[in-house]
Amino acid sequence: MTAPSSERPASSALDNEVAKFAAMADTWWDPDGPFKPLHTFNPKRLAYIRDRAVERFGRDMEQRHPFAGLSLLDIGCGGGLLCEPMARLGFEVTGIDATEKNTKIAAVHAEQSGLDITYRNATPEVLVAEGKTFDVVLTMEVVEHVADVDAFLHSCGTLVAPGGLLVGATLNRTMKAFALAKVGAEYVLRWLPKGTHDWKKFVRPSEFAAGLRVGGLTIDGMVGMTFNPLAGEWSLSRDLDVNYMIAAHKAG
Ligand SMILES: C[S@@+](CC[C@H](N)C(=O)[O-])C[C@H]1O[C@@H](n2cnc3c(N)ncnc32)[C@H](O)[C@@H]1O
Ligand SMILES: [Mg+2]
Repeated sequence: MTAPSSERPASSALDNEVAKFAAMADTWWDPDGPFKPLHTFNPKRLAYIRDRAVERFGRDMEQRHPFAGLSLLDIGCGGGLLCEPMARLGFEVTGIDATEKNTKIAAVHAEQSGLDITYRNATPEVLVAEGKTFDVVLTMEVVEHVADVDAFLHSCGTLVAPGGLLVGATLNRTMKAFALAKVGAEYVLRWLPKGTHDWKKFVRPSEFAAGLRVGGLTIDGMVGMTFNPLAGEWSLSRDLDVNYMIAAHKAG
C-alpha cells in the first residue's frame, strides 16, 4: 500500500536517514541485532517514562492498566519497542515514523502481540498540521537523526496537550560520546552498524531543553543513562555526557 503524499516524510526527515533505517528494519525485534542497544536499555527508559507519567497524572501502578484513558504519541517509533510496552500499561498509543518500512513492521508485530496500536508513516509536522495533541509524547533516540533539531522539537512540543508530558532521549555532543557511542559502539563493540550515527548531529542537553521551551514546554529534569561494561548493565545516573533523557510538561 502506498501512503498518501501528505504522510510522506516532510522537512524533518532526511532521505539518507530513512534509507539507513529501512535497510535495518527487519531486525527491529532481534535483541542481538543492530538495535541491541535499544533492547538492552529498554527496561531502564521504560521505568523512567512510567515514573514521570505517574508523577504527572497521579495514576496507581497497582492497577492492571494504570494509564487507561490517556493518549500517547511515540515520534520516530521504529519497530515499536516503546509503543508495545506503553500499550500494555493502558495508554492509547499512536506510533509515527518517517520510514514506511518501520511502521509496517511495527504494525505486524503489534498484531502478533495482540495489541491495538495505530501506526502511521508520518513526521510530527504532519500531525501538527492536523491539529492533533496527546497526553504523552515520546521522542527517544530520534532527534540526532532529523534535518532541523529546533523545528523538530517545536513540532514535538506543539503535539503535547495542555497538562501533558514529553519524554525525550538522545546522545550528547561531547568527546566522551564520540569515544563511547560512535567509535566504541560502532567500531569496537560492533553493537551498531558503522555509520549509524553522525556525531555532529548529537544534541546537547541545553539545546534539547531550549528547543522544547520554544515548543511551549517547561523542563522537569534530565537523567543520564550510563553503561557499565564490567557489569554489562545500564543504570540511570547524573552523568549526561553520553546517553541522556529529558522530561518536560505543558502547563495545564
Ligand atoms: C534510533 S531509531 C529509534 C526508534 C525508537 N524511538 C526507539 O527508541 O526504540 C530512530 C527512528 O527515527 C526515525 N526518524 C528519523 N527522522 C524522523 C522524523 N523526522 N520524523 C519521524 N521519524 C523519524 C527513523 O526512521 C528511526 O526509526
Ligand atoms: Mg540514534
